[in-house]
Amino acid sequence: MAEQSEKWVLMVTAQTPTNIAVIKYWGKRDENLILAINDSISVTLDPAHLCTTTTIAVSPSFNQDRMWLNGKEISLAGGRYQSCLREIRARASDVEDEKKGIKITKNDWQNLHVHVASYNNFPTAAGLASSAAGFACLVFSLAKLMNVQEDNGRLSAIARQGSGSACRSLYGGFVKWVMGKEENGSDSIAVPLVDEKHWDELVIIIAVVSSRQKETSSTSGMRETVETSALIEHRAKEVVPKRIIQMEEAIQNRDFPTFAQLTCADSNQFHAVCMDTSPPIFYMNDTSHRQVAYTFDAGPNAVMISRNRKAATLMLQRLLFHFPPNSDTDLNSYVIGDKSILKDAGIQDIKDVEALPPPPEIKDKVPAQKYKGEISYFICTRPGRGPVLLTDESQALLNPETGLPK
Ligand SMILES: Nc1ncnc2c1ncn2[C@@H]1O[C@H](COP(=O)(O)OP(=O)(O)OP(=O)(O)O)[C@@H](O)[C@H]1O
Ligand SMILES: C[C@@](O)(CCOP(=O)(O)OP(=O)(O)O)CC(=O)O
Repeated sequence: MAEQSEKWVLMVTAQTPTNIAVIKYWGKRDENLILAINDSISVTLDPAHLCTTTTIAVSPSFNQDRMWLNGKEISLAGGRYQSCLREIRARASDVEDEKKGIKITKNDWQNLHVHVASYNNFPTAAGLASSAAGFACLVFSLAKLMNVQEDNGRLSAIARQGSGSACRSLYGGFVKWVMGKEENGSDSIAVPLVDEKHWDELVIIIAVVSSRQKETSSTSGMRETVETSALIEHRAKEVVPKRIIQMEEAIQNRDFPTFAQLTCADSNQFHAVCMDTSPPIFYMNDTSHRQVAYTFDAGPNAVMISRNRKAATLMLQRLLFHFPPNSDTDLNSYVIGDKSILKDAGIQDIKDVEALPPPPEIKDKVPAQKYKGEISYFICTRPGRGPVLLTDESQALLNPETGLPK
C-alpha cells in the first residue's frame, strides 16, 4: 500500500433507483440476516425522478469510517451498516490507479477507512423506500470502489442485509427477491425478471400524503405481524407462492388486467395482515382496475400504476380534481417527475386544476368530494434502470482532495 503519510483520495460515485413492491415482502425468518418468509416482486422506479446518489472515498489519511446522509453526518455503528461494510470488505480485490500512483492490495482494505456521502433526491423515511435505494447504492458503490468481482445478484444478498427491499434495487425493470432456503442466506437474492424496456408503457403516479405522524417502521411492524398474526402464515405459505407464479406470467405477457388484479389484491392482503384499518385515501371501483393498479406500502402513500399514458392522463385529471393543492401551492411543485403527463392532461396552472370538470362516474353525486391539501404532492414516473456508476467527477458528493463533503 502507498505510505500512510500519502494523502491520496480514491473515490467512486453511483446512482441507484428505488423500487415499489407489487407482491409484498412482509415478515422475516431471520432478523439478523434479513431473510424473508415469502418471495416478493417489485418494479424499479426511474432514477431520473427518484434515486439515491452515493460517493465513497478511501484514503490512508482517514482514521475511521464516516457517513453523511443528505449533508448531515450519521453514525455507521448500526448492525445493518456494519454488515454491509464487513461483507464487501471480505470480498475486496486489488485496485491499482496508475495515473494517481495508487496501489491497494486485497488485504489493505481491512485497514483502510472510507468516507460515504449519500443524497436522496426525495424525502428520507417518508414511505418512499429511501432505505431500499440507500442500501443498494451503498453496497453497489462500495463494491465498485473495492473492486469486488461479483455480479449484482451476489451484491443483492449483501444489500439485503441493509434492508430487505434494498436487494431488489440492484436491477432495473421488474425484479423478484427469491426468499431462498439456506440458513446463511446465500440463496436469498434478487433476480431480474424483465428489464425496464419490456413494459415501458406503464406510468406510475405516487400520491405522497401529507403526514404529520410517523408510521410504525416496516422492521418492527413486520416483526409484530409475524409474532401475532395467524393470517400471515397462510399468506406466506399458500397465497404468495401462487401469486408469484401468476404475477411473473402477467409481467412476461404484459397482461395488465391480471397484473392490476394481483397488485391490488396483494396490497389489500398485506394491509389486512397488518390489520391496517386506516381508510384508503382514494376509492377506485372494479372498472378502474382495468386501467389502473394501486398498491400501498407501510405508509399512507398511494402508488398507482396505469397501463399507458392515456389512462395515466385521465387518472391524473381525476386525482387533481379530488385532491387539489392548497391555494398557496405552486403546480410545478405539486406534480413532480415526468411533467409531460400534466401537459397531456391540458393542465398548465392552478386555474386549469380549478376548472377540471367532475369525473363522469360521479356526475350524479353533487357536490363531488374534494380533499384540498391532503396530498403533499404527486410524483409521475415509470419503470426504470438499475444502478449505474457516474464517471463525471462533478457529480461526486465528496471533495476529491479532502474526501470530505463538498
Ligand atoms: N441514501 C442512503 N444511504 C444509506 N442509508 C440510507 C439512505 N437513505 C436512507 N437510509 C437509511 O434508511 C433509513 C430510513 O428507512 P425507513 O425504512 O425508515 O424509511 P423509508 O425507506 O424512506 O420508507 P419505507 O421503508 O416506509 O418505504 C434511514 O434512517 C437510513 O438509515
Ligand atoms: C411494505 C414493504 O415496503 C416492506 C419493506 O420493508 P423494508 O425492506 O423496509 O424492511 P427491513 O427489511 O426491515 O429493512 C414491502 C416491500 O417493499 O416488499
